[in-house]
Amino acid sequence: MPVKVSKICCIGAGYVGGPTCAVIALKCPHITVTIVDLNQSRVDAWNSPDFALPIYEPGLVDVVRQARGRNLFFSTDVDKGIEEADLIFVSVNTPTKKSGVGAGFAADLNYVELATRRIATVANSSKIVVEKSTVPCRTAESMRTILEANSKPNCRFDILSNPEFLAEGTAITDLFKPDRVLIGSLETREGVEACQSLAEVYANWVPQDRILTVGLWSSELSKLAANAMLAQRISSINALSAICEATGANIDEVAHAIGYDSRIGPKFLKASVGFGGSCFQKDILNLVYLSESLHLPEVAAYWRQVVEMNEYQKRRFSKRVVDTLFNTITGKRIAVLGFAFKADTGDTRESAAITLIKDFQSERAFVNIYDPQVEEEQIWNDLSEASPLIPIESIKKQVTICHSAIEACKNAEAVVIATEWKEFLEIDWEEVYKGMNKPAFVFDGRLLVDAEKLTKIGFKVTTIGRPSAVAA
Ligand SMILES: NC(=O)C1=CN([C@@H]2O[C@H](COP(=O)(O)OP(=O)(O)OC[C@H]3O[C@@H](n4cnc5c(N)ncnc54)[C@H](O)[C@@H]3O)[C@@H](O)[C@H]2O)C=CC1
Ligand SMILES: O=C(O)[C@H]1O[C@H](OP(=O)(O)OP(=O)(O)OC[C@H]2O[C@@H](n3ccc(=O)[nH]c3=O)[C@H](O)[C@@H]2O)[C@H](O)[C@@H](O)[C@@H]1O
Repeated sequence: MPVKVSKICCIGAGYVGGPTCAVIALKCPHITVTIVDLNQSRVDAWNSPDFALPIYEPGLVDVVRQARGRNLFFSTDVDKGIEEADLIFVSVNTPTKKSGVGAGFAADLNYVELATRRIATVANSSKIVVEKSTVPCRTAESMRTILEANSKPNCRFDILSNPEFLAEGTAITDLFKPDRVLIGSLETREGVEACQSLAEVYANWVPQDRILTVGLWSSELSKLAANAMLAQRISSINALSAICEATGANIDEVAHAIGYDSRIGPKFLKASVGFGGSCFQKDILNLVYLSESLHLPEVAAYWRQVVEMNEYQKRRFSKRVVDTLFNTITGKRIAVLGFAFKADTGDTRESAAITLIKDFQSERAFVNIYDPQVEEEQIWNDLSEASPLIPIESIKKQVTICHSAIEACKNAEAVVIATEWKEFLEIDWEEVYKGMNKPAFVFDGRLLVDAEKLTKIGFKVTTIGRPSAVAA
């Protein structure tokens, strides 16, 4: 008989564990959900009386407000969380390895392994262990080996894969109405029963036909594949944007035209300054590593190109700024609007803005940065991590963090739109124009602003996927 889940523990209170399990708690008031993390300050923020949560996500505060203290709890007591639960999500970080075998490509599974070992050590009763983190194919097998080698008598562990497909900025709506929930299990009787237990949890709000059950390895690989194919679409449209700039075609019109084909579809065809975020690059590199390990060099090269195109897009954009500003930005002030990797999040991991600013710094420009959500400290951390050889004091001489877009643009030579925040549409551009040095340039890396309107004001506008203002 499948276990009826009444207590869930989630290890990892990050961008995935926090929202995912908060929504489970909201939708399943009969289940007690405890989200545990080793990071005290993160847990404190989840528990903060004024709901100053550690991550910014539209709608999240409402969910936490309704469930916290009722059947949703945040704690640093990892062991207690594990002991009490009948189902445990492992939702820890799986960054790209920085050293050792596979450095720069393979996923660092150390956090997954440590969490798994903790479960094995602490558990005194049987558990369903669910891989929520994105992991390489067959990680569940390693988890099972660790758990079985360390389990106590009468303790059995069933491992499931249940990758998460939410996107930051829309996490809550994605979780409320997922395109699909994917659950992978072994095809043994116990595996299938564990799968039914988890499916029953989701069935509290997700229609049955959206809960897909597949084999463990298919589930793990599907997550990497979905991210790789999404990123591939962006690299494809970005590659086309370079052709548009050289020919006079307009990438928005091209995307619109090809997206009308129902086999292609209109989503994820927005040309940009390059994709960012903690996962696309990491997961593709992971797929590259997997392909190489399986002696499939052509497959590895195919996926690697998606990341290389993304790097090319960022470099190409920086170069276009320099070229347009009469081949030098030394000593010039550039306002960068947006620092997050996309709108509606405060997350900056792998944000294209970091690469652009680093490029501008190396050209010895002054940079003003404004982002409505990213904390000042985060920006300094990211910039200093991006240029480890430059002391932070030197970076601070070149970079200023501003508190509004208008302030950032004051006395600047050029404005670079790096994140598609809606508020940048509502800026008083006439006012911005007045405050800037002339000629005043705008570089729209997000196809956000109305180029015609800005041109009428007097700006020289350069947009991704359109020929340059100077050349036009
Ligand atoms: N960020 C996103 O939008 C998505 C991420 N994913 C995947 O989900 C996983 C988690 O990602 P994020 O939530 O973004 O990471 P994160 O870095 O925001 O959160 C991970 C948390 O796990 C905690 N942790 C690590 N080891 C621990 C341990 N042994 N015991 C207790 N806590 C521990 C860390 O302190 C951290 O707070 C990754 O594998 C990622 O690829 C999947 C879908 C979407
Ligand atoms: O595994 C993950 O972490 C998640 O990765 C992505 O979600 P996320 O990175 O949060 O955000 P996206 O909306 O996918 O955007 C990623 C990057 O691509 C860029 N993008 C997106 C769409 C587009 O048309 N053009 C474009 O440049 C965004 O600006 C952003 O920098 C996937 O969309 C999620 O399904 C997945 O769960």
